[in-house]
Amino acid sequence: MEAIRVEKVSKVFDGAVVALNGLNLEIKAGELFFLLGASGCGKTTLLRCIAGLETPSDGRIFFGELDVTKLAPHKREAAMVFQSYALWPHLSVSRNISFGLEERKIPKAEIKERVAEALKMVRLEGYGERSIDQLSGGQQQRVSLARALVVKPRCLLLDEPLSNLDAQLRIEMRREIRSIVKDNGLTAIYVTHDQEEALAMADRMAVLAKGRIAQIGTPEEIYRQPAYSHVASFIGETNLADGDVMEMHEDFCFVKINGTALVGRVTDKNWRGQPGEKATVSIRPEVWRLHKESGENEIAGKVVERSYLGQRIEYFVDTVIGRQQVVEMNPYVLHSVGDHVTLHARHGDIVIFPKS
Ligand SMILES: Nc1ncnc2c1ncn2[C@@H]1O[C@H](COP(=O)(O)OP(=O)(O)OP(=O)(O)O)[C@@H](O)[C@H]1O
Repeated sequence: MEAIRVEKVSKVFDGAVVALNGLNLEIKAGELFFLLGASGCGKTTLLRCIAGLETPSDGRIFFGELDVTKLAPHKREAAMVFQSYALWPHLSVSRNISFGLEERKIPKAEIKERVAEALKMVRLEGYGERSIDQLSGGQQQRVSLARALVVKPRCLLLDEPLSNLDAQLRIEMRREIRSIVKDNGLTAIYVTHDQEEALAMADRMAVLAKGRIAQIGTPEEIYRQPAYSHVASFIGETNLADGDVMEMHEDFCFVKINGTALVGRVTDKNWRGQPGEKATVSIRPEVWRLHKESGENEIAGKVVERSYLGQRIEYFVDTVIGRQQVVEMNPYVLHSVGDHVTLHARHGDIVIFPKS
């Protein structure tokens, strides 16, 4: 178990494409850490720099106190698990797992012991002699995890490991991978496009933008206290609207949008918005209520679309601040298209940022 520290790492491809731009990051020992962000923001490049498959153009990477920036990949003892399992279909499960150890000239008896241990870790005891093509997709992904774990890595790097699996299996494997990482005290970095996967599994996560960290925090912090509008809209769904600052208080603020005043929390502690300054308001669909609760943030609207989704109902409501997506769980009253409604939201649930 090792902490990982990335210090001012940049990576420029072909002298022109800036994939990483002076990025700093500290991952704690034993943490399951997620990297998220729009396509091209640098997630895979960062993971590959940590693995040693790319060399940073600038900056340093540490595993614990060891500077690994110039260390060859196999000397870093970082194991990587890919989206494509990269298994040999004609070889047995055991051979697939033991291959890396055979290459390292580990004695046969020890290999046998370590393969058995790795199979146990991924709950595939008794599958050693099967060939890969006799396994399900989820079992194959567990073999690729076992192959990574058998070398006793200092850290585990996962690049979209579940994206080839069907939806149900993906959800089951989330728990499996998390418990494998936690039970074995591994430090793991996980890249995904699936924000729900990240919210469900991560100890902490970072949202990257343009080769830097935009925000870092626990899933709850990132979802409930996004510091920028692009983080709010990237993780989960949200209604964004632009307006002008009316009044700024210690950690909340009033904003006027098309003549309507809204009050919400300010998550960027460094922002002291001046009256008249442009601001963006973010309201999650589940934050809007269709019944009166606190009297704060009331807006009249008209239902223009409704989808009944079993456990929840989703509306689109036209209001003076724009079309709002509204989600209600277990609704008390069902509204129809054309109904006039009033939306309500508590000020603690609305987030306000400086307009970017
Ligand atoms: N080998 C390479 N040569 C040139 N440019 C590259 C190379 N690898 C990545 N890039 C560029 O670097 C930037 C970051 O790419 P990277 O693959 O790290 O992004 P990503 O966040 O993982 O994207 P995705 O979510 O689409 O996988 C992109 O602009 C990409 O085109």
